[in-house]
Amino acid sequence: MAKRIEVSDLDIYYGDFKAVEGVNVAIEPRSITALIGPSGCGKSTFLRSLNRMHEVIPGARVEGKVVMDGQDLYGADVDPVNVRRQIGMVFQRPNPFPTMSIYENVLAGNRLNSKRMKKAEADDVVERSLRGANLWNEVKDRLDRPGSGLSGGQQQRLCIARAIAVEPDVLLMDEPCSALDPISTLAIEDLMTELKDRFTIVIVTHNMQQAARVSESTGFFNLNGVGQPGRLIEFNPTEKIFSNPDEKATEDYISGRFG
Ligand SMILES: Nc1ncnc2c1ncn2[C@@H]1O[C@H](COP(=O)(O)OP(=O)(O)OP(=O)(O)O)[C@@H](O)[C@H]1O
Repeated sequence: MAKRIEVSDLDIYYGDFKAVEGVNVAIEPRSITALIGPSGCGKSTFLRSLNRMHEVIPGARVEGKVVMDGQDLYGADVDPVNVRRQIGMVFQRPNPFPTMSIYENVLAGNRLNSKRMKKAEADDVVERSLRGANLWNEVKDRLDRPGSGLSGGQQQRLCIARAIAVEPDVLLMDEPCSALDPISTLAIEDLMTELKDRFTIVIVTHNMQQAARVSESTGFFNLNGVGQPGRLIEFNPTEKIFSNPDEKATEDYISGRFG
């Protein structure tokens, strides 16, 4: 079930380095939120802080709050593994487990999370997730073949199938199309539009047309200079960001004057 995420006064650190400062934002369920901005402004760092992936880097930490439907994700009693189950992630480069079959790739998250599944139940999860990722028809006759035998776009859809197989509430996507050709990119964009009925989706993208095509809301991150923390400069409906942004820096960025 899609959930709402509220971020308050979030600062994100790598050791002593403050990479992101003072983010306040509400991310709405059943919609796609795009994060744009120049390289190094903290988009990926912010994205990873939403499901506590940030913490896997030694010395990395956050200050402030991330609350999902009333649950403080950084609360003392919260297990980060459980947060990552609720908030799935798809990365820039498709990363299926190369020697694992397509079938087992889809189930990899479920196998980590839970007790044994009956064969019929596992079959059902695999089919449902591959259908959800618009990949079923292309792979249904070769589920026992390695995931690495698929094209880049198919591999990325396999990774999306793996992410949705555990039924998360939120899907984070970090430049999911940057390694893909335009046809595969459109397939993933169509898929995102279908998935937003069931999940809250947050996507980092360098492709402004993509942000404009798929998202309802867009956040523009920027930084004042090297070594300075990134900040969320503007967060608004996507249409407004691309037609009449509140901030001059947003306008300069989207019109290609910098970044
Ligand atoms: N593992 C890390 N350890 C230390 N600093 C890091 C680490 N990852 C990122 N940073 C720093 O944090 C800042 C934000 O990086 P981040 O990757 O979040 O930016 P980004 O906006 O996603 O960039 P890009 O668009 O190039 O992917 C940068 O100064 C970067 O060098």
